[in-house]
Amino acid sequence: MTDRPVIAIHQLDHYFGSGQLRKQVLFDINLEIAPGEIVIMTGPSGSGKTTLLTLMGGLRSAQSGSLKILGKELCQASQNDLVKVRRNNGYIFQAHNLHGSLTALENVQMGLEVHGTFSKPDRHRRAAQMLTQVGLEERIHYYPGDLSGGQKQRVAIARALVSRPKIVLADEPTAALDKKSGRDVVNLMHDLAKKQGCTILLVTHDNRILDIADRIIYMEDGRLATQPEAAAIAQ
Ligand SMILES: Nc1ncnc2c1ncn2[C@@H]1O[C@H](COP(=O)(O)OP(=O)(O)OP(=O)(O)O)[C@@H](O)[C@H]1O
Repeated sequence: MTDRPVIAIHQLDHYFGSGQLRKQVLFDINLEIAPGEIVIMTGPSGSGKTTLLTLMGGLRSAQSGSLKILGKELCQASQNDLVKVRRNNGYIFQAHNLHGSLTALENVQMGLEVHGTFSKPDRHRRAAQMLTQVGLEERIHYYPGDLSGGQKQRVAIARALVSRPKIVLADEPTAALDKKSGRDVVNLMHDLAKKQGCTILLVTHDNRILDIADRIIYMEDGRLATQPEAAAIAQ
């Protein structure tokens, strides 16, 4: 493994809208994240956290500055390149993004289908193994509607990690969970990520989970605070 950052952002600005309605929401973002690092991004509502996360995930186009994911420049990248980046990352959002008409096993298999490189039996085996790792071996054939919030989020974690992505982006993964389920879910993410050597960037308002981070960064009014300021805020 090299120490080259998996995420390298320099002088990134971002705007929404055009003409008179054009509004800058990110200002001069500079951030490097090393392989295997777990970084939590926190900050007030509307400060730009989700915008930055979606830019890193290739879910929207970066406009100005430099944003490199695994060495690939996403600023001004083609739609094709953005699609490739999306496939290579794992995503965990609030609990409700599972397909309700698919079982837990089928939902997790979808995390492999986009890659197109695994045979059907292989997808089945890997998805079942991953669900076992998140403690759901008894419930692989359950539909999301028959699972608790914490169990659904564990399915989402299994789906994000089953393809062993180098980067996992998580937006408020504990928002819909009670204290114990939220803690279980982040511990699980932490342990699996460390085992797989993957990098996690997690956006949260949940102060109870800050301790799983190797580093905490703080966003306010579209700007990232430096590390000492962020550490003071988190205490
Ligand atoms: N698609 C969009 N079009 C126009 N403005 C947007 C869009 N998405 C977000 N914004 C604006 O950009 C700013 C940053 O929003 P963003 O969702 O990134 O903040 P956030 O820190 O993630 O907030 P929260 O913690 O509430 O999710 C806000 O002022 C928001 O209103």
